Amino acid sequence: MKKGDWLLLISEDGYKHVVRYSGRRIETIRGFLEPSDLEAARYGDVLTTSLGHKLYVLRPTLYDIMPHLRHATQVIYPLDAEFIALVAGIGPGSVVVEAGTGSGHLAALLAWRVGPQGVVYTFEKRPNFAEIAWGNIKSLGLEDRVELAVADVVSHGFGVKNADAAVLDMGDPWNAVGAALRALRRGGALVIFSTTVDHAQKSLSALRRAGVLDINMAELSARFWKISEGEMRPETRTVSFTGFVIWGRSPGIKL
Ligand SMILES: C[S@@+](CC[C@H](N)C(=O)[O-])C[C@H]1O[C@@H](n2cnc3c(N)ncnc32)[C@H](O)[C@@H]1O
Repeated sequence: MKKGDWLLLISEDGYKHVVRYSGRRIETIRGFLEPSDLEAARYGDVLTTSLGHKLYVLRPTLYDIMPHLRHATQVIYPLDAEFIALVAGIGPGSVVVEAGTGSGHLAALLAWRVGPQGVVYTFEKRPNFAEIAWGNIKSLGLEDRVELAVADVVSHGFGVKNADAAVLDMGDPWNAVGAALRALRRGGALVIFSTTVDHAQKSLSALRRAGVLDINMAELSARFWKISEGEMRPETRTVSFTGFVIWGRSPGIKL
């Protein structure tokens, strides 16, 4: 392992600790792991802590890491983020525009999806949020496929043409629909994430006014289960609502 690597430390009885290796000793409730042991280890190895517990050192997935990134704003849940990527057809090589960057969680997932041949142009109007988002994106090694600009997309637009997808997760996305359509190629996907019914209605009206094709809306939820033997049941604490994903396809520039 080297400084900056993300680690998933996991025991056979289900204890889990996600951490970014800083070059210093890692403290867990199962004991310490010393830098000399960590630096000699590779993903897949099993290390013994100062208290004699065995911990597997695995490479965490983005899903494991996302809750451990910095939060400066409300952030997208991984389920919504993946669904957004799916309905927008975002995959290897896609060119995506996104606003607002917020804490960069959605930008990170989209960057992961577009791969090294794609690019995510993400826009955030508040410099302090942009700085935190950039730190998150860099901590994941995704900075080569993300262009982050501090700008207000309602007043300045995206300055990009022929994007494959535009994603809006911001307070007033209905005011950025024109800018998003100007950034998209004909047929490109426009996705809005709205957290209230009132905002969803305003977004839907803006999409209809702009002639967006094939408009859809969905809300997603996942019910996690406790799977201890002899005690199988849904988890009692759960996130029951995150927001509405609204999406459609650009008819080409009419505005
Ligand atoms: C809910 S957060 C986005 C969270 C982000 N999707 C994530 O997963 O980390 C909304 C962000 O949009 C930004 N924003 C709002 N209006 C904007 C605009 N007109 N242009 C650029 N950013 C904007 C806000 O400053 C805020 O950081």
